[in-house]
Amino acid sequence: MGRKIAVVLFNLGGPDGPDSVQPFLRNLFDDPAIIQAPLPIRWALARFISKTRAPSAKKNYAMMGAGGGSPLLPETEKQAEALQIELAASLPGDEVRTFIAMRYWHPFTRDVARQVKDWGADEVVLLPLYPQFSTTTTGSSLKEWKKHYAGPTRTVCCYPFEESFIAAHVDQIMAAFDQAGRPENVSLLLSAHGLPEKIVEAGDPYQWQCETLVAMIAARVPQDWEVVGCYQSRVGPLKWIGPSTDLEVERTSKEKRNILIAPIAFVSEHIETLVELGEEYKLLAEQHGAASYTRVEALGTHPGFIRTLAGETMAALDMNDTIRSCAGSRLCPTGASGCPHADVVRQAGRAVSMPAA
Ligand SMILES: C=CC1=C(C)c2cc3[nH]c(cc4nc(cc5[nH]c(cc1n2)c(C)c5CCC(=O)O)C(CCC(=O)O)=C4C)c(C)c3C=C
Ligand SMILES: [Fe+2]
Ligand SMILES: [Fe+2]
Repeated sequence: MGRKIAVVLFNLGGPDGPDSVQPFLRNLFDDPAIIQAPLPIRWALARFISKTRAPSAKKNYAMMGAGGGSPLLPETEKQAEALQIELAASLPGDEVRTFIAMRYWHPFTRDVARQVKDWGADEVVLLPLYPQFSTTTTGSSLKEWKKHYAGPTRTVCCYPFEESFIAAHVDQIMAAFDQAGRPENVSLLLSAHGLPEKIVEAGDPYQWQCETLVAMIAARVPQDWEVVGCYQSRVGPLKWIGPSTDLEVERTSKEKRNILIAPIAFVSEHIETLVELGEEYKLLAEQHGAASYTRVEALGTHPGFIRTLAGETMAALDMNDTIRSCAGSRLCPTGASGCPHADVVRQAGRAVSMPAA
């Protein structure tokens, strides 16, 4: 008899309407992975920040035509469905079901943990929809899962350098280049969500994984393009990693370049791609005289990306260990040494700096 395999997709979650914006933000800022303050202070900060941020956030959510909420869940549902079909074809003797576990809004991780248990899964694969590992995203979801699910699991840490993942990015970028009329003088801005510097200093592998991915993509696009990795969506008073996407948009616009801008840490469309990259930075580019500005779509259900997710799931099911590691980083949840991606990283092409493990 075949196995019952649950594949749990982790993502951040987004409000499902205007009334959920503030409580969603409160859940986010109440996470110790996001605000490292002791409980009564963090709780008070979360209440205060969510209240003050909600009005402007609501306006941004209203711009996406999703009833004042985020399209993140419906977009993630499409990915979950495509992955389930792909895995069912690869594992014909087994029963595979994908679940979506969001960190800060419905479907909450705790409720999904209960559903997986009630379904009676024989195997549980935890698969983050974050290609790079960060304590603020995958780390936080893993902690939350472990609070609510006691059984054995197999965990995918991250997949920032997988061949099919990189190829899918290059494919989306070249499609946007065609759409822009294949201009000269291209600046390709590869934009990831930023992080406070102190989180990286504490050992978070996110930044070097983003930067290595940038080098790997740069090696595969036309060599006369300028390719820049940059970070968006800064929140709060702390110093964040850079360069910041808005300053790079400004600089390349003043140089009258044709800008292609692609998200590399978000794998579906939501507020940070549709509003920030699609509207805010576009306006900035126009104001500063860019020759053109073209947004590259997030990977969504790109067949190459779904193959990446299926490949990670299959590899996790095949391994003897319980965690499929990116390793090579102090904060890898495995604590394992030796990065299975090391060779790929070395072959990346353009200059790549590897951090000390
Ligand atoms: C305050 C600090 C934040 C850190 C650090 C952070 C890291 C981080 N986030 C994503 C992916 C997503 N973030 C989303 C929304 C979102 N994130 C923050 C704050 C931090 N994120 C806020 C305040 C919000 C809410 C939107 C806003 O008010 O600006 C989302 C969901 C988007 C949606 O449509 O709802 C995603 C996805 C990554 C990958 C990351 C670090 C690696
Ligand atoms: Fe975020
Ligand atoms: Fe890892």
